[in-house]
Amino acid sequence: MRVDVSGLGHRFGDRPWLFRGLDRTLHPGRVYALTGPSGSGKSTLLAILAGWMTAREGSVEHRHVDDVGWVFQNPHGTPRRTAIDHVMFPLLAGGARVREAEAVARGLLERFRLVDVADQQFRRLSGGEGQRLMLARAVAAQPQLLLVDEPTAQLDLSTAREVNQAISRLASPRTIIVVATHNPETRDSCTDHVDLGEHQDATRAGGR
Ligand SMILES: Nc1ncnc2c1ncn2[C@@H]1O[C@H](COP(=O)(O)OP(=O)(O)OP(=O)(O)O)[C@@H](O)[C@H]1O
Repeated sequence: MRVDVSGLGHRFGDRPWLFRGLDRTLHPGRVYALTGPSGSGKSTLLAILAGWMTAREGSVEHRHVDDVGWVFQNPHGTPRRTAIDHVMFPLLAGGARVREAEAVARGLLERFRLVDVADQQFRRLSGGEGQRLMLARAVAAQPQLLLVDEPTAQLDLSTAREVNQAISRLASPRTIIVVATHNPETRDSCTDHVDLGEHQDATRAGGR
């Protein structure tokens, strides 16, 4: 399983190229920080990796990657459901029995330091807890490709730090993970780095 990105470039209409010449193979077990200045095309690249958009040049080949999960900037949960319910749902949907799902969900809550709020309703969680819960739920769903868009954008410094610690525990052997971020600490919590800033320079050098 892998994603092969080759010669990838994108621009909207006849606006300047956002990035060009991006070559990379993405592997499971790794967490790729996707960085670059605001407007450099990080969210656009996530959409291209997901298959939602087609790049103007180059290719993205999904090799044995069929399902894609997302974690967005703002945590979205069911207000009156408990934290553990959120993590159990994808496991139950995948065919696990209740007891098994609960055991796996508790393990994930431990990994993301959420055991103390396992039985708390989603609406009572703090912003950082909610975001860590979204990461735990995404891991429970075991997508082959997991795309995380600016997970600390809405958070204050200390809450962002908690989420970054969760990012450093995100790697999963069966999932390729890409995290778009502005935050240098989030970048440092990942195992690998793709810098779109470098591919803007190539754009300027390469012209249109
Ligand atoms: N559908 C679209 N049509 C035209 N322009 C677009 C479209 N979507 C995004 N853009 C522009 O493309 C550029 C890159 O946007 P994108 O959201 O991918 O950047 P980003 O690196 O994720 O930015 P930020 O870090 O600020 O979130 C921006 O200038 C944006 O306005």
